[in-house]
Amino acid sequence: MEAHAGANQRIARISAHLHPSNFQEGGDVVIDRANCRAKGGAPGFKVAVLGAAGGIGQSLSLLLKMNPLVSVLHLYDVVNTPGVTADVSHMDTGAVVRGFLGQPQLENALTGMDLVVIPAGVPRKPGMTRDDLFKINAGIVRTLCEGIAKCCPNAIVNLISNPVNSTVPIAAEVFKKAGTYDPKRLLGVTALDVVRANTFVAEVLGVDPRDVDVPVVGGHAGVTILPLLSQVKPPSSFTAEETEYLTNRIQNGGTEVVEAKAGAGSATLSMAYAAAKFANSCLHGLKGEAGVIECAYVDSQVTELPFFATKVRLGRAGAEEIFPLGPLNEYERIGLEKAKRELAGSIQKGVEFIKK
Ligand SMILES: NC(=O)c1ccc[n+]([C@@H]2O[C@H](COP(=O)([O-])OP(=O)(O)OC[C@H]3O[C@@H](n4cnc5c(N)ncnc54)[C@H](O)[C@@H]3O)[C@@H](O)[C@H]2O)c1
Ligand SMILES: O=C(O)C[C@H](O)C(=O)O
Repeated sequence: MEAHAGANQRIARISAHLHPSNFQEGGDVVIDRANCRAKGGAPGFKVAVLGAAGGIGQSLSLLLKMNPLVSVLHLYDVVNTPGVTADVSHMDTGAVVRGFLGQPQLENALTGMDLVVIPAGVPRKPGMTRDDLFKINAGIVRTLCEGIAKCCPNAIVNLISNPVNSTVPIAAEVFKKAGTYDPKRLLGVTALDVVRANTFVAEVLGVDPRDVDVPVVGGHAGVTILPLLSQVKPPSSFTAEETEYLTNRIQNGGTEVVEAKAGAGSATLSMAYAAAKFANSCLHGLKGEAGVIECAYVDSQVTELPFFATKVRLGRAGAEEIFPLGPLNEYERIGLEKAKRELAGSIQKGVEFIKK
């Protein structure tokens, strides 16, 4: 009888916590930890998605809920997290899902996280550059990073919000101001450029994209996206026309999607896939696995610029090793100079946004 009453109370508590009214701004944490399956210390990492109700955020949350390395998944947004959380939480996979709505719940969303993935912010419409998003997204990234500095300063941060070339320097300045900056733990997500490059190169070569590896360096906008086709694995040669076609298509992959969506946003599904793949690599690195290599936009000394995307080795501390560019051909050397010129301005803009 008593056991029955206890079970009923447990069920009542869980139901109450899942009710949308519990997500209102200023509300408490929505799930009582005492009722949480993770209380016994289920093995795995605690991951937060900031911007979880958005186009990227929803699919990314779904993919992270399927990742066996994730034991707790926190979904934060300024709108619509109750619905997304209820929906994702019904998946019969291991991660416990908790939802957080609005700025007053940001700290609870972040506390104790090992990895924070940020796809929060506005996307492009046709005719816009990524830099046109700076005005709105810079402030969003600043606020979220202030929360990270306060609540989970040791978390690895995967920053997706555009313009990545500027938002990563913004995040670095926020962390420096807070005294929590560890360059190894801040990673700008350029994984979609690699995903696209692998796909487009595989199409040209007539092979399976899963067998192709294209390093993409520089940054994440237009000419700053520099695919190193001379370093493609398996080793392949391309005609001048193929090199021109592939470089243009990879550099303009985002615009291709923005135009096809005709005002309804930018890449969300392929981005969620790329972000989930990248987050998975970060978690494997956190586990201490050897040989986890990805391209990412990081604090770097590979060039004279303070931030640059190259291959990095992911480990317990984040980006533990940053690989040099390797030998470039003439076409790539010219591309590198163009990329650096544009990147320098974008980095400066991000740094000044916080320093001013
Ligand atoms: N790095 C990349 O390769 C890459 C690829 C695709 C998109 N993006 C960028 O990712 C961002 C998100 O794109 P999307 O298509 O998901 O946009 P979206 O509008 O569908 O979703 C963004 C979400 O962010 C939320 N949000 C806004 N302000 C917030 C705040 N202060 N705190 C928390 N959440 C907040 C919104 O409510 C929304 O749910 C854009 O800036 C886009 O340009 C980057
Ligand atoms: O192109 C965009 O605006 C979104 C993103 O950066 C992308 O590359 O798809």
